Amino acid sequence: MRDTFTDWLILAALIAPWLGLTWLCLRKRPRVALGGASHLVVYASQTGHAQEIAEATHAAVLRVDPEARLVCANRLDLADLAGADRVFFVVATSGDGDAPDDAGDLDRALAEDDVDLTGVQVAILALGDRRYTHFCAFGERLRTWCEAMAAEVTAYVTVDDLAPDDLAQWDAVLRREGVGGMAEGQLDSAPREWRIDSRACVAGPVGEGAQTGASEGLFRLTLRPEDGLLPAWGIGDLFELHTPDGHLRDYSIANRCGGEELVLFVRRVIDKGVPGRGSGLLTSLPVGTGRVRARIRAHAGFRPPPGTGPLLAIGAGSGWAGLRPHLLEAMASGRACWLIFGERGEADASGLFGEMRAWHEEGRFHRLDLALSRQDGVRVPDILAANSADLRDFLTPAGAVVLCGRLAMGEAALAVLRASMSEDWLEEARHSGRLRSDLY
Ligand SMILES: Cc1cc2nc3c(=O)[nH]c(=O)nc-3n(C[C@H](O)[C@H](O)[C@H](O)COP(=O)(O)O)c2cc1C
Repeated sequence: MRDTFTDWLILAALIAPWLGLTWLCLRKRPRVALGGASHLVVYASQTGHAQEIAEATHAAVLRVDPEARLVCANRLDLADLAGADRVFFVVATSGDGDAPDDAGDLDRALAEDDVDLTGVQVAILALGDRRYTHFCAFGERLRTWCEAMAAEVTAYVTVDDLAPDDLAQWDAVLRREGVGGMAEGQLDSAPREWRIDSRACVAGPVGEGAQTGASEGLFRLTLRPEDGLLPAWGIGDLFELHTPDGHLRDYSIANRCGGEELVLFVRRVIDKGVPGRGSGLLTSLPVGTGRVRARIRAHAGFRPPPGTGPLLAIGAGSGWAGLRPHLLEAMASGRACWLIFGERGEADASGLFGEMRAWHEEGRFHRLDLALSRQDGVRVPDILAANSADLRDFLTPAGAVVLCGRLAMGEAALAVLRASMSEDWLEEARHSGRLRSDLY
């Protein structure tokens, strides 16, 4: 006679495979053929290129899956990722090998979370620039994680400084994967011809240096489209210059839409005696007849912070271009504005400071602090550090921050802000869009 224990063993042996099979079926929806599969396109973008390419990728994927979803990395639910059949990631690297601001949560998840991606096909387009030490570091972290989570990584394409040949590889991946190439015309309007109407050196070398163009200087330019029609743009948007040798260079548009012209502030960059590809062109072409090809590119990550609370604007040098339309908008809507701004010295930057001082004297600023690094040895982070109590009074509870300029200045400023306001405040402000930065 069999004992009860043996009965249980036999029963368990019979049930176990059935339970296992059921679990497998429930855990993942069965994979379906192309056309019925579920697709996700996920982007992580600091200055908008990855988002734009993801939108074009999404437009292509929609042709095979009308339900395909386009998601910003921070809004990506890992359960959705595990439940998808195919995922297309388009991710930039920012900072010093960091994830863009809109992908901080995903980057943390890569470090901390496990999710079973068995059966999920993943293609990754990583945008970066080989001039940075950690080329496509975020894309690389994403790939490593996907592989560790057992996803099938079907393609990993890196793009150096938006090189057209690299982007063509992504197009080839999409065709190979059966979703077709990126929709023609999806990457927004073609560039048009712009005429340089005026140019003045507002900071940096004056006199001989600026005239011969042998050394740096910050220039204010006004431009108009050759066809006379000024296109619309939003605050934070970029003027994307297409150089004759096929490179793209972004410049913050420094005025609000609606006037007669488009304003840029361009630092003339000289590297080993060679003027920068874009800045060299903009600062040397003849005024009145000089023409460049460019288009306006949306920069969703640097739109005005929501709300009506006070606005702290922090920047230095050419960062003025990014801050200026934010301040114009904030002053027009009655927000209290505090500007903390850095340049080398007073003597050679009067053209730049004139406007800031005038706004302050007219009572349109709550406060203006200038950090003159070569003249007084004071930098932007020093001003922030010396005023932490005032910062807390100004920014609590509903204040917002816009930050624009070189990466090193921006990171140092953020570190002081973090110490003054707390890590939680900074994280919450970033999440809610009350902290916006455009660093380069
Ligand atoms: C402030 C800044 C930091 C960057 N850091 C890196 C980096 O560490 N590694 C890299 O490969 N590319 C880096 N890049 C280059 C960007 O990844 C590249 O320009 C990309 O096309 C930007 O895409 P996005 O417009 O979607 O943000 C950096 C760009 C900027 C402006």
